[in-house]
Amino acid sequence: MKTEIDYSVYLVTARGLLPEGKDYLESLEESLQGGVTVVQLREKTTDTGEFIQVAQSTKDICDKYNVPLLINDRIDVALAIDCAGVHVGQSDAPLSIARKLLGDEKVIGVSAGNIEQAINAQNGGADYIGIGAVYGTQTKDVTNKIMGTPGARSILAALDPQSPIKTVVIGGIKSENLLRVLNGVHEKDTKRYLDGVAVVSEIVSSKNPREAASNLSHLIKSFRESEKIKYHSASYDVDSIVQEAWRIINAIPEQHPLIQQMANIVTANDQANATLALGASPVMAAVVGDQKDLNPHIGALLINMGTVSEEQKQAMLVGGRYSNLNKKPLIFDPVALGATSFRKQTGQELLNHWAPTVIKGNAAEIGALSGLTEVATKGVDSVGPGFKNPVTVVKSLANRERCIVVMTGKDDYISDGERTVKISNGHSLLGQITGSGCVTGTAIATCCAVSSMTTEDMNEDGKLSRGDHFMAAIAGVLALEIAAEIASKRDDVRGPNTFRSAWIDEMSKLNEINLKKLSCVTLT
Ligand SMILES: Cc1ncc(COP(=O)(O)OP(=O)(O)O)c(N)n1
Ligand SMILES: Cc1ncsc1CCOP(=O)(O)O
Repeated sequence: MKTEIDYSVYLVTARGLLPEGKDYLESLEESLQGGVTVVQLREKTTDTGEFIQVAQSTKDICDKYNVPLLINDRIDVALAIDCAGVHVGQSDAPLSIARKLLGDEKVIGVSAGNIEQAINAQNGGADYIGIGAVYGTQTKDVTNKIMGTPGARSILAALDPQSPIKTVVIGGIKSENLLRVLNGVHEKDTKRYLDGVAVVSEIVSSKNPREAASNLSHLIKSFRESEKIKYHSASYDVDSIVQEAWRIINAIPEQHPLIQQMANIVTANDQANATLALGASPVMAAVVGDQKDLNPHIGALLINMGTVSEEQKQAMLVGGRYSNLNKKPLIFDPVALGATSFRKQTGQELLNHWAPTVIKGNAAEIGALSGLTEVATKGVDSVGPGFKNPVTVVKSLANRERCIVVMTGKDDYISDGERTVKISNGHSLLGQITGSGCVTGTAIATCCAVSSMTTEDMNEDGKLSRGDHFMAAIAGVLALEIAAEIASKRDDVRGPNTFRSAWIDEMSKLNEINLKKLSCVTLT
């Protein structure tokens, strides 16, 4: 019978990477105690005789813990010790030959660096594919083959949902980026989920392989748990949504979160003042050196690409990574993403490095991120009436990026991939001042911070950040648009500039009665 394999925590060995003084078999046994679920023996320069000896002693320990062993590349060694199977790469024995030699009862894994290789492995009867390299690694020279989580996700999406083939990712995976990997790679549309992650150095190079394996195992289990309960505790009707939005807005002054903003030079001042008006505290820190020290203290980070420079991009990469690491909500405003190829590349690079909690943009920006050309961009503005089917657009981007998507416009659409609402608040004067969209990003970041700080959701381990950020995004949009409606009616507002000041004033005076009376939310 073919061995059933749990691929969750897949250890690929490397005797050359053991810390000084650490014995190979001792390290292996500790990692099995920590929760490794499958082992691959990978020996690149060992002679056949020694290889068989090491394989046999590796198998003896794996058997003790009932964990299957696979052999990298060497079908003869796998046959010699009668282990569970092999892993072959693209330049090793072809899958058809490996199958002929090993028979149907052995497990065969194949490396896949692109969609074609993955589909060939699937159609050729591989049991699993090792997708990578996801990130850069010191363990092997993979410089030409780094695909990021979007590359791995596109491979998952291309597989036949009915195929029994299993999938793991490999390359640069550590406990500190594991949630980002799981979030970034899972392909909800195709109902195909990663079966596990394969690591070398995270476990092998650790002085405490038991703990390293146990950290990975714990994170994978809690991610899967949080997936199951994702949708959702809060009641889902318009009254409950507005009530929750008010709870979040009302809690801002009490929580007084620090909102870090990598803003643009045009609207930074309004963004900082809006943060204060809402009851939070702004910090506009956009250099690399600030990120590590600042990140543990912030409530949320807003990254706005409005006037992005090479230098600011580096800070965005680093700040976003720390936010994922420290589970801080990360709000991404891809300003004018479709306007130039530099911006498109920058946006893609940022999304390859970290996972946003919320993406907020106008129709042209959301369209450019989604690879759609239906709505054109003119500088930072969206041209025309928007998408024919905006709900589908926001929903599919939310599913693809596994985050909340806010598409602003005359009507705003907010989706978490399952739930989508339309908000029809705001005022035409918002279109006559610069930066109203950027300030909306500020309000969303502020509300996400509060949602994170006040959530009762205890299952935090498997999430990139705690809290219901769908509700927080709705709260942020409602706060700003209702403040704008109230401001527009004031006697002292005589045009865009007086409106701008009145708008910020009204953000500081929002109350429950107005929010409930004026909010115009529709479930779609
Ligand atoms: C699980 C898993 N995935 C991919 C690889 C890479 O295998 P390969 O392409 O054969 O490269 P080498 O390991 O031989 O350098 C793997 N080993 N395991
Ligand atoms: C064998 C292999 N194949 C692609 S990346 C890689 C090495 C992964 O090592 P690490 O987990 O230390 O980054």
